[in-house]
Amino acid sequence: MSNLAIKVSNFTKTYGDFIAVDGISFEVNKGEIFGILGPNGAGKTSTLECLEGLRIPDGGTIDIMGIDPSKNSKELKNLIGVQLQSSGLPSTITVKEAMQLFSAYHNVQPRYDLIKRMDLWDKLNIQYSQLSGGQQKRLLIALAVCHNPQILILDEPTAALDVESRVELHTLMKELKSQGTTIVLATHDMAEAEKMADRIAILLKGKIMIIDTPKKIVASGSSKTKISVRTVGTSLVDLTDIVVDEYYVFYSDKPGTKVMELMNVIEEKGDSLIDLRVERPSLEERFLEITSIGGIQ
Ligand SMILES: Nc1ncnc2c1ncn2[C@@H]1O[C@H](COP(=O)(O)OP(=O)(O)OP(=O)(O)O)[C@@H](O)[C@H]1O
Repeated sequence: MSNLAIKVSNFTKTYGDFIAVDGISFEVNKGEIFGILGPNGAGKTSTLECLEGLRIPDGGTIDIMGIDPSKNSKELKNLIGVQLQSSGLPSTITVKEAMQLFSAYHNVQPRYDLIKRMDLWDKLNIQYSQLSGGQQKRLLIALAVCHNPQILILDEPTAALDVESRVELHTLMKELKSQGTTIVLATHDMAEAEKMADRIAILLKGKIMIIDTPKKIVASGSSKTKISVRTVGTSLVDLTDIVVDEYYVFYSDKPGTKVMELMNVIEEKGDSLIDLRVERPSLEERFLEITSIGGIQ
């Protein structure tokens, strides 16, 4: 367990006869940002809630730095930071009161710097229910990290956030990571997962389809790199049927070779290059490939 922050083995969660999470296993290293991706109903929240000790697993084991969350919730409370869902706070509590309450619960001084950082300083005496959706989210994040938890669990943290708040949260996450915090991040946002996560697990119907770095997950797919070329003349016209906004478009799994080949044709035919764009397949394409087929291809 030395370098491991979290070890999940054969974990199952059922609701009546329904198997929401079906015997999954994964490990999260200390200081890692671990992304959990999956379509609606895949079992992400059920998994996070069992990590947080809010739900009891129906099979398997969960170990968080040597603690079983279903049995030792008191020991767990200062170790982990959890971004609550909105319903977790009373509607009449003010921003200031919420920070005081959470700090007292964790026995630390109130972190008003986090309130400032989350751009809520002028809302200090405003009630929770009067904050906008994005402001509520930012408050919940400030509360989740007020006690410098070793493990931070975030469920869709940037949903409903505007671009600036999103960037601020990503910066905060990177800072926490550099201080050694382990972060588990469930998200629907592929770009966020690709940018932030060291490794990602893709969950589908309660099972893990793949766990790896974003780069390796993308590379393991059948999607090809898109090459778009704009030229002065028509040297490439016979080589592709796809022309988008005056760009000749090619798909290749050997983009380097393909680009050389196209450059040679342009030169041989006395044509001139105006623009060349090479776009590697995205995590989103790979995610759709995995989740639509229901398995790894
Ligand atoms: N309390 C519950 N009682 C019955 N079924 C539940 C309960 N909680 C979750 N489920 C079911 O378990 C499955 C997994 O739900 P979960 O919320 O874990 O998925 P999710 O991946 O977080 O989905 P989303 O992205 O939509 O939030 C879903 O089919 C859901 O309907």
